[in-house]
Amino acid sequence: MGSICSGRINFDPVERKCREMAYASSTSLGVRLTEGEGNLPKLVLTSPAGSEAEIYLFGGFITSWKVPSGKDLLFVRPDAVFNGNKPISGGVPHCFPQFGPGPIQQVTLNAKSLATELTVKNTDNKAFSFSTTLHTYFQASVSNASVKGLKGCKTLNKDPDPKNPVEVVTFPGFVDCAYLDASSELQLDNGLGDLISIKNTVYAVLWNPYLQMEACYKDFVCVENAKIGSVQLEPEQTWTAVQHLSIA
Ligand SMILES: O=P(O)(O)OC[C@H]1O[C@@H](O)[C@H](O)[C@@H](O)[C@@H]1O
Repeated sequence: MGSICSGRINFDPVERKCREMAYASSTSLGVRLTEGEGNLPKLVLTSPAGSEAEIYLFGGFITSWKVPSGKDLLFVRPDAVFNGNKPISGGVPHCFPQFGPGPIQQVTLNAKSLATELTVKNTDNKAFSFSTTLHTYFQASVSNASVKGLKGCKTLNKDPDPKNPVEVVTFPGFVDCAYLDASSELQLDNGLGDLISIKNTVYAVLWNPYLQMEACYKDFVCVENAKIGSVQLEPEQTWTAVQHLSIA
């Protein structure tokens, strides 16, 4: 379940199973179960190279990804609530709208990368469909941040609605825009000196709330990896989505 240079953990939404797997892996893989905000159980993955990731068992939220320099590339909003009921606003939440057939998420940490693999299996005896998003919040200096890889994409009618997205898309104010058929690799310049590659994008959503969140909008951008429109799964079929984040 891992190699010498990575920490990896699989978990499903059933917390008990996750705890068992975390304990089982703790000696060899740099996986530690600890108590996070709001006394919620949290896994800490570490790699020998010094990178670290924190994952709440509640919802599988990844709230921190520190690269070996110690810099955290993810952002958690100051108004995030850790009460085990409300989604945690920040990090890498995965939005999976329906209850029932549950997603399983696998997180793999290496020296300079963080990969998530979301698997959805239809365990029912009839077909069902869904949309899903990885709603990643990145630390950023919003006035200097930009995204490459969206040139020429069609956009959904959100805000702003560029008719023909340019090579380098910036965040000049309120931004909430979906880009269809984005290239499979986007490059985020977080404006803080880091170039982050986001691989396996299907559709991208860029979001910054600007003055709607005056206290924090300058410090993050969301670059989301989405499957908009439905995935149809027949009984027993599975669907897997992988997102690979890395720095040079
Ligand atoms: O649920 P959160 O983390 O507050 O994010 C909300 C935002 O999420 C974005 O994905 C949507 O495009 C926005 O329209 C929405 O406002």
